[in-house]
Amino acid sequence: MTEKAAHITVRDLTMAYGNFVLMRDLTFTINRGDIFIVMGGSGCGKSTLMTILIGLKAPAKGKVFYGEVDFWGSSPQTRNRIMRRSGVMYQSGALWSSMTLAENIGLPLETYTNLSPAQIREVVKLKLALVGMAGFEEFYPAEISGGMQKRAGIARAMALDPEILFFDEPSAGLDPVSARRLDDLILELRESLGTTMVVVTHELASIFAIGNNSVFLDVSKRTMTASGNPNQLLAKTRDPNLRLFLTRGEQS
Ligand SMILES: Nc1ncnc2c1ncn2[C@@H]1O[C@H](COP(=O)(O)OP(=O)(O)OP(=O)(O)O)[C@@H](O)[C@H]1O
Repeated sequence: MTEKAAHITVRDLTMAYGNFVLMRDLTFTINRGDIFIVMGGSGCGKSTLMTILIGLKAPAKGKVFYGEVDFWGSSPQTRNRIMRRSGVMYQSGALWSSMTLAENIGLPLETYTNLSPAQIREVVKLKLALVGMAGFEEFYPAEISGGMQKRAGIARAMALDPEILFFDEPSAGLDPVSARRLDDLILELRESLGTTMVVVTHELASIFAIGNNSVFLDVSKRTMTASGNPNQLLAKTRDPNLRLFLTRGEQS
């Protein structure tokens, strides 16, 4: 049997803003190919954890490893190199409103590769097709629906063929059907490309539909109290706070 390979290992991590400690003693592993959910109530520090994992904020204490590499113990150049292999999709899709979808998706390719304009056009076409939006190259973000903007945001996050994709509340603001389609897309991309996905969300339907691994940040305890497959956690946990979160308070 093959062991799962660790993609990101978080060890004894403390996150703080100045003297305000948000969470301490976070230790968990995100394996290659996981759809890993960062779970927890409002204000527990999910987005902050993401900023630490993507290199925007240093931990107060502890380590983050990408494979064997001590991420925050490395030079800024090494961190940049690692981040070049990552894509981030923010809540709004974060597309530039004055640019067409082709220009939005082409931007990281223009910035970070030596591809010719014709090659960039080809990659853009492929990425839009990948998210089910073939033919939408010349549309502006305001001309497409919220769900399509999110898909285009994913296409842009995937422009440089990342090994890992981070999502901050991907289904925020979407109707349930569009949110479900987005979940299906995340699953499809993981299946077809093997990309590791790290998803910050408190959408229960998404958590159970797509997550195979997770961490639960308990705001009242200022630390993680569980990690693992969300469906298994729901079946087994006796922790009242986690149970409350996973059942939206509907079961004791
Ligand atoms: N730049 C900052 N400086 C100081 N405190 C901050 C900063 N950013 C966030 N915080 C505080 O840290 C706490 C955690 O914020 P964070 O956004 O990480 O939580 P979250 O779990 O993602 O919340 P939500 O689910 O509501 O988006 C909050 O109390 C917030 O006010």
